[in-house]
Amino acid sequence: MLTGVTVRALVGSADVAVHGLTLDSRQAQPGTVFFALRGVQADGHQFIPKAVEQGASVVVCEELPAELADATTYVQVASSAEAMAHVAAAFYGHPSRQLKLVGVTGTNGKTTCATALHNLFRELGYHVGLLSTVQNQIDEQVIPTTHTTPDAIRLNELLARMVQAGCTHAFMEVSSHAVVQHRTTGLQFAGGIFTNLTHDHLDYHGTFDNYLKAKKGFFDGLSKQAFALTNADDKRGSVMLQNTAARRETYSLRGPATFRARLIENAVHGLHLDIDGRDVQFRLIGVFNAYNLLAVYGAAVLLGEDPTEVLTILSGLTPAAGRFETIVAEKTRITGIVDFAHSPDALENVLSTIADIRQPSQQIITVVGCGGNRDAGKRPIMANLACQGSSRVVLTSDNPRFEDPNDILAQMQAGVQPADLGKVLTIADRREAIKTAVALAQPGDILLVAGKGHETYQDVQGVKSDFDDRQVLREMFALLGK
Ligand SMILES: CC(=O)N[C@H]1[C@@H](OP(=O)(O)OP(=O)(O)OC[C@H]2O[C@@H](n3ccc(=O)[nH]c3=O)[C@H](O)[C@@H]2O)O[C@H](CO)[C@@H](O)[C@@H]1O[C@H](C)C(=O)N[C@@H](C)C(=O)N[C@H](CCC(=O)O)C(=O)O
Ligand SMILES: Nc1ncnc2c1ncn2[C@@H]1O[C@H](COP(=O)(O)OP(=O)(O)OP(=O)(O)O)[C@@H](O)[C@H]1O
Ligand SMILES: N[C@H](CCC[C@H](N)C(=O)O)C(=O)O
Ligand SMILES: [Mg+2]
Repeated sequence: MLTGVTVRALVGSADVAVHGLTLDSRQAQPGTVFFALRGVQADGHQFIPKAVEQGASVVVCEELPAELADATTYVQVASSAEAMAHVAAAFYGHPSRQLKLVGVTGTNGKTTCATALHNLFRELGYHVGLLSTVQNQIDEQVIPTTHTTPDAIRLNELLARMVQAGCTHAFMEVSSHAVVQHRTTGLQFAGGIFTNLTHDHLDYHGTFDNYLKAKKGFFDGLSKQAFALTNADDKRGSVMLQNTAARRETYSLRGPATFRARLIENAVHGLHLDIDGRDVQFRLIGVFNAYNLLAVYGAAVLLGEDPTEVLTILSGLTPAAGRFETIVAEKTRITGIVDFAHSPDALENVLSTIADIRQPSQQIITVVGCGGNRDAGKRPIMANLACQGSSRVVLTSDNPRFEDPNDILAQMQAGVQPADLGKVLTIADRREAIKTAVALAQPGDILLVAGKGHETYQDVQGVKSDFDDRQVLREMFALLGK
């Protein structure tokens, strides 16, 4: 199980029967391996005594504790997180080697692409796994998720379940946190896709350059048997593949690339594109989705699928939950749009898409907030973008987590230009904010509720209460007789 791991010291027997792995001392028990990880909040090394007390058979750590228990095996490694990924892959029988596993990375579009690939390959007749922000899936079986990319133990366990269920393919999101924390280390990928890189997660990575390096780290780790498919139109598209051993492939809407598309029309009923000389109508809306569709098409072709068959299926695909999901009020025909835009680029794209498809008589009203304990730099920018793209804006809470919602809102308000102050309302209670926006909307208007998309909860002080933008929007349309 330690193959691929740089072992610095081994104390105790190497011949231990192990039937479980954990990164949480509270889950440790006889027969388990406990990995002491250095985290953001705490250092897992401080929980080694607790794990041993609970009976952990093996402890994997970067520093040996001062007191060693006789019955426990200690493995000192250079990086506990990296070791955990290798051990997890081995423990679950290297499931990634038995799948065609494709990872999608980038600031925006990961869920959209991974979900579309899952649905496409299901329709092509395969058994398929999915690991995404919205949910994990084995064919149509839904397995709830807590992360965009699970930790290495859970990840390999899920991949093993996919293999057991007969899956031939799996599509997953690879977040920048996942790369830095070695959640995907030791996996064998058949391919990687890069969508785009814009402002997000600088709270965690510190600088944009570190964020870029994290994403690039995924491509640096691909093998030469894999493909690396990048967005040639993104400023960072080529740097992503600079040091990869994988086969380099590109997609573009603007210039030469392995996979090329030309935008014919971006309309309210969907996109009309020319892809590699084929004229295709899609149900997804917005130029950003032209990129997502092209990436998905390219990956499918690189996996050996027939281009015409792929495009036929893609043309019928609907968006992932909470991505440009529309809810139309019965009487007034107000169009509610619930979208997971929680970064400046996503918000700008969604608003410019709405601007492209709206009639001149339709006003755009936007409800938006920013998450707590996340990149604060996004807050003023997102508030300003909301103002630039809308006639009225209601600033509200997203998931405040452990921050004071009013502090977050004050930081958002700082981004509102004096000329726009008149169009902005600030209502911390998200339900009230949506209600107010619905009340403000005139028949036929467009009401964007951004930031939470598919989420069915609101996280306040670590407590997740039921909250679903789509449901609240429907409720308010009914309540206000819209
Ligand atoms: C910032 C971040 O990535 N945090 C992740 C990290 O937690 P942490 O570093 O805070 O852990 P910690 O609390 O300091 O504890 C350190 C270690 O001690 C252990 N511990 C702790 C207490 C105890 O009693 N015993 C014990 O053993 C913990 O299990 C942990 O291994 O490791 C944990 C275990 O894997 C993750 O659950 C946790 O995700 C938190 C919940 C999170 O919110 N992560 C977000 C930011 C995230 O990962 N997001 C990306 C997507 C971002 C995107 O949109 O692109 C994702 O992939 O989901
Ligand atoms: N290719 C794209 N370029 C820019 N914006 C996009 C793109 N695709 C989707 N978006 C916008 O970003 C939002 C999030 O999309 P999606 O959930 O697919 O991204 P993600 O990368 O999975 O996000 P997360 O990092 O939270 O997992 C969408 O609701 C939409 O507003
Ligand atoms: N995966 C992203 C999702 C953010 C969604 C937004 N609603 C928020 O809570 O900030 C994150 O964890 O940063
Ligand atoms: Mg996602």
